[in-house]
Amino acid sequence: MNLLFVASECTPFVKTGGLADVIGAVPKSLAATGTQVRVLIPCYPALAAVAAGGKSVMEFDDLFGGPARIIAAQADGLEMLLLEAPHLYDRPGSIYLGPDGRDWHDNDLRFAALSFAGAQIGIGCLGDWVPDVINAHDWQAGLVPAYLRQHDGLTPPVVMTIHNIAFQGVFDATRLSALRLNADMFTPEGVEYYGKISFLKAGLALASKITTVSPTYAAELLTPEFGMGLDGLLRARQADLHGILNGIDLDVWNPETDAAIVSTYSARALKGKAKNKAEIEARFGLTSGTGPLFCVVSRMTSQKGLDLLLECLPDLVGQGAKLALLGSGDPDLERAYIDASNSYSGSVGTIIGYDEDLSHLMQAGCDAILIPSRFEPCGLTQLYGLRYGTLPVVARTGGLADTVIDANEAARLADCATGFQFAPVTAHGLAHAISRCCNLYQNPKAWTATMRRAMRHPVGWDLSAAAYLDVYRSAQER
Ligand SMILES: Nc1ncnc2c1ncn2[C@@H]1O[C@H](COP(=O)(O)OP(=O)(O)O[C@H]2O[C@H](CO)[C@@H](O)[C@H](O)[C@H]2O)[C@@H](O)[C@H]1O
Repeated sequence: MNLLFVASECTPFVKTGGLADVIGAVPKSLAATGTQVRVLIPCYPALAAVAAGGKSVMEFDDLFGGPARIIAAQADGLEMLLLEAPHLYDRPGSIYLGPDGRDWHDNDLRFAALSFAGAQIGIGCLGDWVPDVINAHDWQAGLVPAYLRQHDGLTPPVVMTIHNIAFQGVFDATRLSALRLNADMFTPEGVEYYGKISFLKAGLALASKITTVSPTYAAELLTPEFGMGLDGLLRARQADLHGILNGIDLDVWNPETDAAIVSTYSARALKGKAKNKAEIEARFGLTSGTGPLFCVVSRMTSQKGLDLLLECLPDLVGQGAKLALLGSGDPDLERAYIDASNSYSGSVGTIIGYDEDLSHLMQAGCDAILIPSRFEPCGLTQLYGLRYGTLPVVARTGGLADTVIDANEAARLADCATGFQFAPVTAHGLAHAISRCCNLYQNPKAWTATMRRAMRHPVGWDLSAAAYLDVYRSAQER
């Protein structure tokens, strides 16, 4: 099967969050099933070197305001299709935000162009390679089925994947013609969304199948609380909605071989983990404590519940535990954690920024990872935590609920616990889970057994890749 992925980011080239990890990992797992995946993403400056080694395979005289072309290149085991459109993507800084910290003013055109190019490939404009199915990821690729709908000839089915429904790509209705959408697309069955245009809504309404990144999130999305305005549409399309759990790239995230960590280790030989811990303590200015060293590696937004953790810090520190936080986002939260590092000097350490290597070291060096998300479609950091024996302490929501086995009495008797879950998602609930984690830490034998179990828990892509393949096949049958 020929499969085209359309997405706005992809590891290891350009990443702001978990979407990139998934786009970089799934094609490799699908390759083992005989599926050829090509990944279409914008050619941001970070991809210039990859593009330089590639070959131009398609040209546009005017792609939403300027000339553009698609460059085919192989890099890091991936078949990339880079949409080179300097007027849209050749900009310094964030791929989504301008220097003022706000969305680029023309994000509608930038990602309409990505979707338009994806649709052009879908109708065979590359010539020798035509996708059997297109998998469009998140709102940035949401218009792919809209542009295909405007084409008269044969078109491939589209599978729309929701990584995070909070981002819906909503723009003013007056942008319709600038986005090259026909007037008859502006209907509740098309791109219209409460009087505006929503790219994600368009994708969900017009795709053959819809997937999201965990079974629990698939169920949550049908409720007003989690569906964020799209729950009605998703309920209507429930038969086509599939929750498929994310996996992780077991080669990139492997404590036995990870080049970004100080000392490698395995479930059998855990000794190396201590050296990584010492390095984290040094980097974050922490002293050794009697309790566990917790970490957070996260975008700092209200989704991630880090305001709840702030409330728990006196309790956490009072139990002899430590916290190392790496993240960036909401300026108020950033400031609050920097203040907390000063107030609890030696016990709480904060590094504001984005640092891929340090995120690996934190997974290797910490005892437990805190993920108090208010909603979490899947979450990847708890999966990295499992793989690195860094016990996840997670809110019972979305994919967090599907991937961590809570160390309650039953699970401990059955020897199957891999971490801690809490609900409701409140500061009180989180504090209780932190206490349970601190208690287990005081029992080294039980703690080590839980670590080893966590490290052996399957977190690869095998099962999920097969589930995606089933969805692609059923999309083809329609
Ligand atoms: N400051 C920092 N420095 C270095 N690395 C950092 C970092 N902050 C975050 N990261 C990394 O970014 C990724 C975050 O992925 P998540 O899946 O946890 O959340 P995200 O909300 O971005 O993804 C969305 O899409 C993914 C993919 O489907 C879903 O799992 C998730 O639930 C959904 O919200 C991880 O690889 C993490 O290590």
